[in-house]
Amino acid sequence: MITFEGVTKRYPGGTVALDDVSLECPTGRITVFVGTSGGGKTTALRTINRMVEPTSGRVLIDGQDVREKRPAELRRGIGYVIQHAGLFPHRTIEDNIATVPYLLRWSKKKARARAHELMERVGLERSMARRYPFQLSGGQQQRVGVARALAADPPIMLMDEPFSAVDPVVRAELQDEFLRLQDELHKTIVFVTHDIDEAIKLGDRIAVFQTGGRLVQADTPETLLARPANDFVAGFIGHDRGIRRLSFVPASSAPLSDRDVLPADTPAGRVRDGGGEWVLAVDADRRPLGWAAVRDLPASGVLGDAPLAPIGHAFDVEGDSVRAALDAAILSPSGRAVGVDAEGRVVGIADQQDLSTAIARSGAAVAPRPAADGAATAEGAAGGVSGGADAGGGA
Ligand SMILES: Nc1ncnc2c1ncn2[C@@H]1O[C@H](COP(=O)(O)OP(=O)(O)OP(=O)(O)O)[C@@H](O)[C@H]1O
Repeated sequence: MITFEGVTKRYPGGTVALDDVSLECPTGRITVFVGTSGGGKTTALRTINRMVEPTSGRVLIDGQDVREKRPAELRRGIGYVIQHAGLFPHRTIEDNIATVPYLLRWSKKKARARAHELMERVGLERSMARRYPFQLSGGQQQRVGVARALAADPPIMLMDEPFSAVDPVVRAELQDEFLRLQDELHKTIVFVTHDIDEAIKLGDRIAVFQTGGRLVQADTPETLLARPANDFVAGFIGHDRGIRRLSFVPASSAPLSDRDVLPADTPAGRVRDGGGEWVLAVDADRRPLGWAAVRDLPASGVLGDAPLAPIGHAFDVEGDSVRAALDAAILSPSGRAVGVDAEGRVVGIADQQDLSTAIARSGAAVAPRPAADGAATAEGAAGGVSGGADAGGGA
């Protein structure tokens, strides 16, 4: 656990980069610092490895003040990744990754073996080991940066906008792989970004900094979206926070119906007599074949003979969120989403009303704002910063 206790950083000239910040970053979890430019995120991150010394207050790692260790010793247990990777241009990829093992006086053979193992871990081909940084793409360089930070297997990783310098597609890939890696490694990670989507995707907890180095809220993504502590946080999350919150409501909570799910060999006449606007034709294994408009059905023959409209995306009843199901319903010709199991067999279908029911049940449709008076807002913010009921929780 990394603990900030009343940390203030005031620079000569009077700039307050951090203003009495108290915060906990749980062990084995990802804590993301977000907020306005100049809000103190990088400064806060750097107080952890003593690149910045606070004017007052303390930073503790597992209860020990970071000032009790010499910076070099402290940093051996803390990986550090920055934007643009910050690689040594004149060193090969393998030697960049092996930087810390060399400092720790590992043999060249052992250090390089570790570098090669890490290259594989972060998705880099071994053939790149002897290249130089300029011979790699921006995304590949960031992977090298992550591998280098992991080289001595530090329990803590500090990451300062590590994925900001690459295009959105590569960035999403890097984020996904980073989450996969964290699933295996369980590092204590502090991650700075100014992108709220990245924060929600990666963070077990999110700390929001406002201009003047003030921490205004620290909570799980769900709580942050549900109960922003003040108008600044609400504005920072954006007007579509209601939609974002649906990502945390499981699709399994939506009521599903199979009344209009029919085998393709059902006589068309019988379907027509049954009324309704659309039916979903399925094969003998209940895999979806497509939507049939009931009014277009022939009087004779079977359902499968009718023109079938593609279902587009089905949602996974067990693994997807209501947001994915709603998206599927909106894009479906019938206005209904098809829910499937892990094998792709139809479990049932949900219309937008069914999904609204699930949303209402989850409480996600109700976003209580703090009371209008200032005292209540400040109380909400303080509750969030001190950890609140769900400290250490997360998706
Ligand atoms: N060495 C320094 N000397 C003086 N002021 C500094 C120094 N480093 C940072 N600051 C100031 O402290 C404040 C916080 O800076 P910091 O880099 O921590 O913000 P940030 O939230 O990380 O911003 P960004 O998102 O733009 O990177 C800013 O006003 C910055 O100008």
